[in-house]
Amino acid sequence: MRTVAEHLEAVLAQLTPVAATTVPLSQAHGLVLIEDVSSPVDLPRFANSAMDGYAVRASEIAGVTPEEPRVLPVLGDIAAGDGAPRTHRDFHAWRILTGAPVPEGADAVVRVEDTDGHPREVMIKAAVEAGANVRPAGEDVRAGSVILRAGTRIGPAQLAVLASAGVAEVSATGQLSVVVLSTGNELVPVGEPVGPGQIHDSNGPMLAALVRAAGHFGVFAGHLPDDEKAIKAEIDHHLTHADLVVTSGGVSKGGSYDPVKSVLTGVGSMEFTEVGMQPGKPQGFGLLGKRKVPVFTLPGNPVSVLVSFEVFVRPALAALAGQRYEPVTVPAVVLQGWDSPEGRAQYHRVSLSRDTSGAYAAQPVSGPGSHLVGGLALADGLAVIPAEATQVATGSEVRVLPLRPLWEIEADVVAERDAAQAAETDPAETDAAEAGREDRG
Ligand SMILES: Nc1nc2c(c(=O)[nH]1)N[C@H]1C(S)=C(S)[C@@H](COP(=O)(O)OP(=O)(O)OC[C@H]3O[C@@H](n4cnc5c(N)ncnc54)[C@H](O)[C@@H]3O)O[C@H]1N2
Ligand code: MOO
Repeated sequence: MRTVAEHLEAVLAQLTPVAATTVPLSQAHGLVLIEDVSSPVDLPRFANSAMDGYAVRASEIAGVTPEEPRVLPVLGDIAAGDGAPRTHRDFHAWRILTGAPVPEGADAVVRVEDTDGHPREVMIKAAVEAGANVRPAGEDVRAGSVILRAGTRIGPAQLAVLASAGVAEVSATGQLSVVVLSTGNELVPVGEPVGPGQIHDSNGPMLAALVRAAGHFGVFAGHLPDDEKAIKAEIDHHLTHADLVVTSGGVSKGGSYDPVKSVLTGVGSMEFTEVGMQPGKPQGFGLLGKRKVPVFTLPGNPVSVLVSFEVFVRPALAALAGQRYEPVTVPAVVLQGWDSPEGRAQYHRVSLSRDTSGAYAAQPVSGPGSHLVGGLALADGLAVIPAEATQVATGSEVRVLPLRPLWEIEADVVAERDAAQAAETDPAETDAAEAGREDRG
């Protein structure tokens, strides 16, 4: 049996970033840069005013105070966007607006609040240092310097610097196109009636959503019966266009009842293996077809699917997009301990709250069964328990991999704490607080 780290390494060793495309900035949000981007220009592009006021030479108003002001003739107005060449004249001032170019020879701007605001002959009431309220050219970015490194995801701030530098298109990996397939004779799409022994397919919608939430293009291509030929044909079809294929079900020890494993064994670099983790033990991965498309065959149990996604598929998506992935976990104190299987890393569903010291506290929300999708939906995160542990003691500290954005977890934690405090000061609130807790299970 492989460890989680060994299996992840085996997967990542086979992955190379998908080919880059050149995209206009308007379509670049969310994509990942494939090469460093340098700025062709200084930022700011030119020395400009940080304030509405008067452009002056600082030495010409040295020692000026409200009691001993100095009056300077005003040469005119310079507004933002005004590109006409302007020059300072000794013992004069230009009225200047925020963002407007500072005239040649002026070295400071006096804020309008430190003057009488006169448009023709301004009374200056405060001295300033040379450079005051001037944003120098190249202060932020020097022409020719790298503004964004390869591997950076283009978010709002990255779009802002690219646009500021006038970079109109970038070379980036597109959103990855990920095809999700469910397998199993028992599956019926949600919305259709289930017969005896049948269940609704939940892995398909969940996996497609996990892919989309990771910033990619997840298509749920439907579910397949336990039929080797049909499964092979469907996977082959998607190898012509997908960047990644993820199946669920049919990979354990059921022989012909586990057709994904039987039909893909020995194909491409496909390898079926057991990984020391709970849930998620049976795993398959390999590159298939002429395009060497990576294919994950995840176990069918819904919790195993989600855990396998977090532990293997998410890092693989990052690698395909040219990024490295490191999971972020938060520390939490265990409110009620549980057992962990010997020799397998455990990913245990927990809800998070705050203990009296303000640290996160973790409470198991269901047993370890990998079919318990109700408990999964209530979990804030997965407590990650190392393979060597056989017990998680009450009061010990665990690391929790959040399953929801931390700010949403935080909002619930704070709302619960507020309700509990309100109940302490006003017993009439107790019912409301109890009801809130019941809502969250
Ligand atoms: N004799 C053994 N049996 C099993 C072992 C084992 O080591 N020896 N491992 C168990 C573990 S652990 C897991 S995990 C599962 C994995 O099985 P498969 O990948 O073959 O998955 P299936 O048998 O097809 O399904 C398992 C379970 O999940 C339900 N399922 C499947 N697909 C979906 C879907 N799209 N939506 C909702 N639920 C789904 C399916 O009905 C089964 O209940 O094997 C154990 N067995
Ligand atoms: O590995 Mo299975 O995923 O434990 O339920």
